[in-house]
Amino acid sequence: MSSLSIPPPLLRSSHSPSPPAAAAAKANWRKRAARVRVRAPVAALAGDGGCAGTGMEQQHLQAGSASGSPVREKPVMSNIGKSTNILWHDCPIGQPERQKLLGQKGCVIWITGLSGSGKSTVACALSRELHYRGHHTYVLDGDNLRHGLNRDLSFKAEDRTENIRRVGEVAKLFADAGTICIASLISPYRRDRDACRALLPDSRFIEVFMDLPLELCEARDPKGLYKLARTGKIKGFTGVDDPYESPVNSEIVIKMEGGECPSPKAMAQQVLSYLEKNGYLQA
Ligand SMILES: Nc1ncnc2c1ncn2[C@@H]1O[C@H](COP(=O)(O)OS(=O)(=O)O)[C@@H](OP(=O)(O)O)[C@H]1O
Ligand SMILES: Nc1ncnc2c1ncn2[C@@H]1O[C@H](COP(=O)(O)OP(=O)(O)O)[C@@H](O)[C@H]1O
Repeated sequence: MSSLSIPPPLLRSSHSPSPPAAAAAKANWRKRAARVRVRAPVAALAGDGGCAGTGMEQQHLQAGSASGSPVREKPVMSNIGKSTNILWHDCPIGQPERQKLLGQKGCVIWITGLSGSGKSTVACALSRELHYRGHHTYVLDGDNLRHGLNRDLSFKAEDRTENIRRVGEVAKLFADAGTICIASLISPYRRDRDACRALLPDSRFIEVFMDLPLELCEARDPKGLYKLARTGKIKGFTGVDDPYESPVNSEIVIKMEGGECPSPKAMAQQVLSYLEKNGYLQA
C-alpha cells in the first residue's frame, strides 16, 4: 500500500469560477489535498481514478491471456438475506480519511431507557455541547424515526426488534461517515441492543443506560402516555404492560444521586467526559 494524496475533483461546467474565484478554489483544493492523505492501492488509481473497489478489480485483471490482454475473472457475488447476486464495493475515501477531516472518531452513543427517563433530553444536551465544541453529531430519535423510516412499525415485540435493527444499521453508517451518532430509543430488548453493538467494531458502540425508576418516569409523563396505559387506552406500553430488559454491561449508567436526578447538563457532561477520556474527540 502506498500513501497517495487524491485531490478532490475540480468541477468544470458552464458555471466555471471566474479567475479570482478559480485561484481561491485552487488554493482551497491544495489545502484539502494536503489534509486528506489517502491510503489507496496504486492500481486502484490506474483506471478512472475513482473508486478503488473491493480489490477485486485488480484481482480480475491479474491473470493475463496468452495474447497479453487482461482476462476479467467473474466477480464473486453474495447472497445476503433476500438479496441475491450482490457485490460489495469500496471507495478509496474511507472512515479514517473522514475522521481525519472531522477531527473525531465516528461512533454510536446508544441511549436506552423507559419512556420519560430523559433519553431525548440527554441526546439533545449532548449534541448541543459537542456541536459548540466543534464536533459533528447527529441524533437518531426513536419517536422522530417513527414519523418516517419506521412509520410502518408498531410496538409489538417483532416490530420493536425491526425498529432497533434498522436504526442500528443507520447509526453504523453515520459512524462510518465519521459522525458522533446519538441514538435515543427505548430499545427494550437486550438481544436487540447487543445486535446493534455487534455491528460496530473497536468499542464504537457506547451504551448509555438511563437507570431511572419507573415511578419518576411515570410522574413526569410529559405526553400523558403512562396515564393512557394505566387506564388501558394504550396496550403494550413499556414498563406498564410490556417488558424493559435493563442492560448489564453499559459503558455509562445515568442514575439518581442522593435521591435526585442529575440535571440535563450534568447527564450530558457524564457522557462527554467518557468520550474525552477514551479519545473519541480526536481523530
Ligand atoms: N406502546 C408503547 N410503548 C412505548 N412507547 C410508546 C408506545 N406507544 C407510543 N410510544 C411512544 O413511542 C416512543 C418510543 O419509540 P421507540 O422507537 O424508541 O420504541 S422502541 O425502541 O421500539 O421500543 C416513546 O417515546 P419516548 O417517550 O421518547 O421514549 C413514546 O412516546
Ligand atoms: N435531568 C432531568 N431533570 C429534570 N427533568 C428532566 C430531566 N431529564 C428529562 N427531564 C424531563 O422529563 C421529561 C421526559 O424527558 P425526555 O427526554 O422526553 O424522556 P424520553 O426521551 O426518555 O421519553 C421531559 O419533560 C424532560 O423535560
